[in-house]
Amino acid sequence: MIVDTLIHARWIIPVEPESVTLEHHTLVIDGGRIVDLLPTGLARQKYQGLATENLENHALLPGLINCHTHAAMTLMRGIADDLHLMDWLQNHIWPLEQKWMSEAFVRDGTDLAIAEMIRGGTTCFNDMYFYPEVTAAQAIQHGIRAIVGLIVIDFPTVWASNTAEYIEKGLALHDQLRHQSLISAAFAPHAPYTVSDEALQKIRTLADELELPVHMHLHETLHEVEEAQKQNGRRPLQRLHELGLINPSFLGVHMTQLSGDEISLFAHTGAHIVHCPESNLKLASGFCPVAKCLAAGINVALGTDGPASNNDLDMFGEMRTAALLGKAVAGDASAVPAMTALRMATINGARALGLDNEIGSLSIGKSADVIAIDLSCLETQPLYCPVSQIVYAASRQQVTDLWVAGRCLLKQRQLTTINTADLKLKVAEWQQRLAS
Ligand SMILES: CSC[C@H]1O[C@@H](n2cnc3c(O)ncnc32)[C@H](O)[C@@H]1O
Ligand SMILES: [Zn+2]
Repeated sequence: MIVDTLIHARWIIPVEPESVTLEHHTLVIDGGRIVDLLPTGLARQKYQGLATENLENHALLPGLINCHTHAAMTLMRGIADDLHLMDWLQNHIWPLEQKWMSEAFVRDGTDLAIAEMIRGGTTCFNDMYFYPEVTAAQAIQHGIRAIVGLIVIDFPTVWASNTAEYIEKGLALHDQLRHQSLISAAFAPHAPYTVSDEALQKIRTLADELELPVHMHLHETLHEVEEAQKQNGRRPLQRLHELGLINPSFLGVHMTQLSGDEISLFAHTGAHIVHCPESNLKLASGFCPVAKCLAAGINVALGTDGPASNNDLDMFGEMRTAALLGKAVAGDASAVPAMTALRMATINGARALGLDNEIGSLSIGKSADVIAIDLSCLETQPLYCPVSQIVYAASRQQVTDLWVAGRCLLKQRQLTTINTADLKLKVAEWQQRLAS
């Protein structure tokens, strides 16, 4: 039988079923989907690929899913380091955004982010930033999967001047994206301290009607929770729950402050947590009690946050940090094992975004969002367990090839849809402007 692509691989880690590592197997792709997964000997008898890859030193995995980004903030990477969240945001990042935000900023910053993400094994990102229509256009142009945030924030910006305009523009974008197979939208109210009850009520109604996820920073720091308690006598999570937002469509980003009751609330409502360990460490925001959340049955996904608070979009780094920090916070070396960290970066992300029928594992019928990692280099030898090497020892530079819906976006470490020389020139121009 003739199919689009055959990938013969030394190892295949499908993620579902959990803890399975297949050796000398072949992934069969046709029409952008995984149509078979079988021993290589059989695959050679049964299929002929229009394209064939022989990856003798590689592990194939589902593409990584970054569940919280501000992609275009790549252009501010390293511009304001070593600060606490509110100082960083109010005295550095927001003034820079006020001065420089434009469609061109988001276009070039997002291109840089997409190039970095593809080279690092990310096939899908869930974004929250200005000009989401530009983020969507760049993702479409470069072939990566994205969920763009229909942002709402209670102050005027160059993108919209009031809540009604944010929502109106967001709905228009959602409508425009209806026929896109790789791009969809989520509501993205910024945070409890920047969005009013009225706006959140409206968002909840629309999200229910349109069946869209709601993606929001929540309980990022102790300061956020204490200020809310002083101002309205409730913790932000309680306020959002009373507004009806905490449900299976809700992604709470950060969640470093969680009482036992709040963990139970998340577990019972089916809301998801997006853990961003490196941003939390760098901004000294606090620690999400990941092991307790997982034990309670909460779906915990992973995100990098923006590249101005991390300072990269490296999901390999994020998996490793999540595993290490999870153990330290739990005081238990068996907490957040390697396979759990890998699931957080794949199937848990897909579940949080409501896309687990489509992506998150190498399962027959799902979209062919796939990455290949070369495990033959010295740094990942000897190799007792591929999952251990991938989470604890490998780096993103070992990602050699990447496909989204069967389309190859990275071939032997070369981007197939982005001109890196042009991109570097544009980024250098932004550096000069922002530094001036
Ligand atoms: C409304 S667009 C998104 C908005 O969020 C800002 N931002 C980036 N990182 C964080 C963070 O960790 N917590 C809160 N807000 C953040 C970004 O600069 C944009 O203004
Ligand atoms: Zn963020």
